[in-house]
Parts: sequence; structure tokens; C-alpha cells
Amino acid sequence: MSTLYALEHVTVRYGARTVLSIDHLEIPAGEFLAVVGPSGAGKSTLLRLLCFLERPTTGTVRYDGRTWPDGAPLDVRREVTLVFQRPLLLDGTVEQNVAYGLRLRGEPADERVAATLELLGLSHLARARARTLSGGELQRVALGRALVLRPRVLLLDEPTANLDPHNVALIEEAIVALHREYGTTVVIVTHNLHQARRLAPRTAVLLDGHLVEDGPTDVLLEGRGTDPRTRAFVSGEMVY
Ligand SMILES: Nc1ncnc2c1ncn2[C@@H]1O[C@H](COP(=O)(O)OP(=O)(O)OP(=O)(O)O)[C@@H](O)[C@H]1O
Repeated sequence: MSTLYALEHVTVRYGARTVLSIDHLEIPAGEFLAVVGPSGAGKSTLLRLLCFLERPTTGTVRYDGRTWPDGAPLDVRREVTLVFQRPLLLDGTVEQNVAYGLRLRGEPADERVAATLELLGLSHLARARARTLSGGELQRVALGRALVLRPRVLLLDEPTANLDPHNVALIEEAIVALHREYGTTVVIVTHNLHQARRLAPRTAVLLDGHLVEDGPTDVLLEGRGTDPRTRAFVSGEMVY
């Protein structure tokens, strides 16, 4: 697999505080990577770097062999879609929400929107107002807005936090379907170690802004990681 992202000596600082510090991280094209770590570890910050919403304070984020010190151009930013932890939807119908990105890009929407709603079990809600939906339905609409674009990279920030098993299963199946069908590169931030195991062959562990370890998910999550902090984190012994 070719390298899609290469992070070298990356730091992100807010004032005097360094919230992220990654010496080296490569993400191959087509990979499904999980990022785990305690609250405040820098996981969302990493996702913002990967979708060019934020620039590193020092170091480089190379994408497809290129880097843009003044910000990535629109066509590159459009290859990468981030689904936020707390999604903001338009005050319209489910269908309008899912169609929005395609319309913005001037691409035909109807068939793709219908297929996406179907994939996410939302067809019967196509004309419902977004503001009338349950939390699980809202999360599925937010994911639908991303999936319909068939992005090259899908970044997910806790896409199933606080959802019931039915919604979790629908969301996971839709993500896996996109990944399989289009070879989409997926990076999922999750607090749910079982979810990382179900979905991602490789996991990166972030603690206190540092990439402590990355490797095969089953090895790390079975407590066989090489770093003692990884073992403490996955066994729930870590106090934070
Ligand atoms: N714009 C900002 N200005 C100042 N500090 C920030 C800013 N954004 C994030 N931080 C701080 O950076 C640290 C890392 O935040 P981040 O959201 O990346 O963590 P996280 O691992 O995603 O946490 P969680 O699991 O709770 O979402 C936190 O301590 C946060 O308070």
C-alpha cells in the first residue's frame, strides 16, 4: 500500500501548551486505522490536522507526497471528510442534509442520496425534519452526509458515542461497506476498544498528546503492547 499521510515531527501548541506531539506516523492509502486514548489525549486535534482544518505548529503533515504550508487547496480538502463528534445539521429534511455536499459541488444527488439513506436505514425518514430525529438517527444522517460524497478519506470522531447497539451496528456496517467498496482510507477515533477491534486492523494509542504506540489492534488490545502505558490504558488501570 502506498503512503497517504506521513506526519514528521509534528507538534500542535495552544499558547505554551503542547497538546499533540507525534514524531512519526504513516497512514497507508486504503487503511482502516483506529485512534484510542483518554479524554484530552489529542485525538480530535489529530483528526483536524488530517483534514487540514488545522496546521501543525511545527513539523509537516504530508498528504499524497505533498505538503501545503499555507493550507491545502479546495480540491484536496474535498477528498477528506470529517464527521464531527457533535454533528451540526441543517435545519431541513434528512434528504436535504444528505444531499447538501453534492449540491455544493454541483454533482447529481438523487440516486446517490437514495442509496445512502438506504444503506443507513433512513429511507423512511427522508422527508422528516432533522430537528425531529433521535440521537442515533442524527448520527446516521451526519454520517450519510459524509458517505454520500464517497470521500477518499473518511475521518470519524466518536461516531457511535452514546448510541444503542442497533444504531452502532448500522453505522459500523455502513462505514465498512464504504471502505470495502471504494478502498476509502478510514481513521476512527473511539473510546470503545471493542469497536476498534471489530473494525480496524491497526490502532494508534495517544496519551497526553503523544503517540505512545501503534500496531496490530488485537496485539495492543489484548494487553500485549510493548509500551507499559498501552497495557495500563487497555486494562483500565491507568488513572487520568
Ligand atoms: N482551540 C484550542 N485552544 C486551546 N486548547 C485546546 C484547543 N483545542 C483543544 N485544546 C486542548 O487540547 C487538548 C487535546 O484536545 P482534543 O480535543 O484533541 O482531545 P481528545 O483526545 O479528542 O479528547 P476527547 O476524547 O475528550 O474528545 C485538550 O486538553 C483540549 O483542552
